[in-house]
Amino acid sequence: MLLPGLSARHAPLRCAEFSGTSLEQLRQAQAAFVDEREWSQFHTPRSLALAMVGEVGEVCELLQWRGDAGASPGLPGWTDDEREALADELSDVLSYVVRLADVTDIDLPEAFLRKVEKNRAKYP
Ligand SMILES: Nc1ccn([C@H]2C[C@H](O)[C@@H](COP(=O)(O)OP(=O)(O)OP(=O)(O)O)O2)c(=O)n1
Repeated sequence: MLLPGLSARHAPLRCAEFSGTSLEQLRQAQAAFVDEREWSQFHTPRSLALAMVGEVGEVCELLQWRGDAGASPGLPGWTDDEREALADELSDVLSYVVRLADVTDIDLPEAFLRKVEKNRAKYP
């Protein structure tokens, strides 16, 4: 399910900052996608964690062997298709992170900000 106002080709390939879409909107979109297919029976925490790691591997696959020069910040020299492929895989990782938080009743945005504060205390 696409969020209102978004078409499949609408997502910007480049951005100075993220759009204002919230993690709650992503949680709802992913939950609707899963419910429509009756897939929640498969979405156990363990299976979601394994799926998440698989998608992390797909992100790494797009970056491996390029060397730092072939994948420097901003990804200069990458084609739109290559950028889209990376965006797809990062989105798959995020979808499983969000879903894992959902099925384990973790308020992810709240937890994230709390963790940033812990990081600040640990690395003053
Ligand atoms: N049981 C499943 C299977 C898929 N998805 C969703 C979450 C991800 O966003 C996306 C992952 O789909 P694929 O497993 O088809 O992975 P890819 O899109 O990476 O395809 P491929 O591995 O063929 O490149 O679909 C899901 O929620 N639950």
